[in-house]
Amino acid sequence: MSQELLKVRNLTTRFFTEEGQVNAVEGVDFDVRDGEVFGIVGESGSGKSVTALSLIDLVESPGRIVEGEVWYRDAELADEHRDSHPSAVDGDYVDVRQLPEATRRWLRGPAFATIFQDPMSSLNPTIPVGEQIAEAVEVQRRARANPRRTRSRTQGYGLASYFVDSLVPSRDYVSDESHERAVELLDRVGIPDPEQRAEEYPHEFSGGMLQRAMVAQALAGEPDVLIADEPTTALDVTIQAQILNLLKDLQDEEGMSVVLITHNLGVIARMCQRVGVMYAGEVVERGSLEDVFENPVHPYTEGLLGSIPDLEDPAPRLSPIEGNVPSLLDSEMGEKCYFADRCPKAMESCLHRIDEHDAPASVEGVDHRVRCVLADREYDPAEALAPAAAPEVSDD
Ligand SMILES: Nc1ncnc2c1ncn2[C@@H]1O[C@H](COP(=O)(O)OP(=O)(O)OP(=O)(O)O)[C@@H](O)[C@H]1O
Ligand code: NI
Repeated sequence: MSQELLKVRNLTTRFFTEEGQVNAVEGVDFDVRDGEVFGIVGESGSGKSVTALSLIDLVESPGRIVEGEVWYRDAELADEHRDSHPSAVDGDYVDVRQLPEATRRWLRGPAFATIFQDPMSSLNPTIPVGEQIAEAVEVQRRARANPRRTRSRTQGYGLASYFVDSLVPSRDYVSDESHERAVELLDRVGIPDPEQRAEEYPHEFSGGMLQRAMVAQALAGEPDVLIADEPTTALDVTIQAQILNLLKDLQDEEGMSVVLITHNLGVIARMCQRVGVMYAGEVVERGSLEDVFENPVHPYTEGLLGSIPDLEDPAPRLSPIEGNVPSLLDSEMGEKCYFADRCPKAMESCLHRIDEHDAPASVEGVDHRVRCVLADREYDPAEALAPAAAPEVSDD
């Protein structure tokens, strides 16, 4: 079995808004293994994007990661920080959150890269596409040439973060080598006539081609983990399939791990080896695709999949579950299972906070974890809270 590349533990991110504290990501645990696609699925507002931003430390004010660890396997980085930051190192793993700011920034690119739904959030409309990718290559080159060891111990902010942070007039500093690499990357992501296309501006690209360009830009740093947040949602079905195939190929060939966020169950079924289901800021069920999709334990997962989960269906959508996604305002969340109000199997034991459990022995796969009392006990209609869901109780 492949090893964990990322181990996310108790990740907790909140927004401190005028309306109050929003518990967007609450005590989230999951692992991402070498060379796998890990899917995060859930309804709108369940905390998927904030989880992704938290992984790469890009949560913006009024949001803040208040707790948790993001363990990333990098033996070299672990050795570098073992003495200076002992609590941030565990074997070959470093807790990215405890590393110095400059190192964390440095990791964006060679360790973590992101692609989003909207390529224009990553590409500047006023600069030719090839040049932007070349710029990303150049930044990574310079960062690599300038060992982070010295940087992180001496200045706090090194040359690399200087280049990442400043809007350097790119023409002046992108080398021919980086430009060549950019053309190679455009070719790699399936853009025809890459040499020519490199000179064009984003508006001259179609939606699918732009998405490919964004993937090329993300690949510039040869990342270990690609975080893709709804990368194909805005595209039509054919283009969507092409981009997903591209991601799958890249993941196979480059051995990259991918964290894929989507609310399309078809995309999850097609792409992922393992999956985490999010609800109201929590991961309510996680495990292999088969465990979670074929033997779901959490009624929310069951609800999402509908009564007959069919992995062969090309585009199964989330089936609507009655009721609304709960408010994530701390003052309104209460101390019970967040799904209890909508849950057809809610019982009295659901009226307090539920920890993550192993799935029951009857359905247990490897590392199949569930945040539901049903992991530990059978559903008992006599204890049902939701009258509509309770079958008739006999008199005796
Ligand atoms: N800048 C912000 N300020 C306040 N609350 C925020 C902010 N960004 C996100 N949130 C809240 O965090 C929660 C989780 O949002 P998130 O964007 O992670 O959901 P999501 O699962 O990605 O949804 P979608 O499928 O619609 O993208 C939501 O309740 C949202 O309102
Ligand atoms: Ni989102």
